[in-house]
Amino acid sequence: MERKALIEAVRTQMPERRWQHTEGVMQTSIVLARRFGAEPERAELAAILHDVAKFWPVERMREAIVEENRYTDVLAYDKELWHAHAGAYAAGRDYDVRDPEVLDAIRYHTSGRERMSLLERVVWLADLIEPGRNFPGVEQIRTLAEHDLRGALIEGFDTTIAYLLAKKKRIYPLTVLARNDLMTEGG
Ligand SMILES: Nc1ncnc2c1ncn2[C@@H]1O[C@H](COP(=O)(O)OP(=O)(O)O)[C@@H](O)[C@H]1O
Repeated sequence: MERKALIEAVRTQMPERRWQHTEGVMQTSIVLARRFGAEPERAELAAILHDVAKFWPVERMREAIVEENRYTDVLAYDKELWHAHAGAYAAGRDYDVRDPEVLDAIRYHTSGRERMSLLERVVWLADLIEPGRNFPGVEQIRTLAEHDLRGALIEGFDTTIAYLLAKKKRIYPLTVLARNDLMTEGG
């Protein structure tokens, strides 16, 4: 699908406020991709589609995850995590995205995972620090993201995990694995 048509198609899937978030993720993904050597076009494509399933009814998300039958473990965890998998499924099926790295950047944009690709890192971080985000600690992550991708990701995962702990939420283990993997990566 051509870029402009894709943007219009995705925009109609969500309220204006969430679309503004998506625009922020698009913008930040391009900046981070250029800064750290990823391909800006692929980062932007993943960003456009990352929340495409965010407003699907829960049952539709569940059906997509069951039909895909690859990551059904996520169904035992918070529903907030489901839209990322359902979104990757929709991107492939409804929006003709064939690039597996773009699909994985959509799929892991909420949880992260071990051995994240550069594109996955860029989109995960962009989702966290786009200009519309405002949570304690975001400025520190933005500052790190100016020069240190890995450091910004570790700080970002720490903040996410601390938030989940403070809220007494269950933690999808892939996020912990993502964080630990980044810590060992630097030696
Ligand atoms: N490992 C996890 N286990 C449970 N919830 C998580 C995990 N990682 C992230 N979340 C939660 O999922 C929610 C949605 O994540 P977010 O990436 O902000 O979504 P969006 O794609 O809408 O920007 C957040 O409240 C976040 O804290």
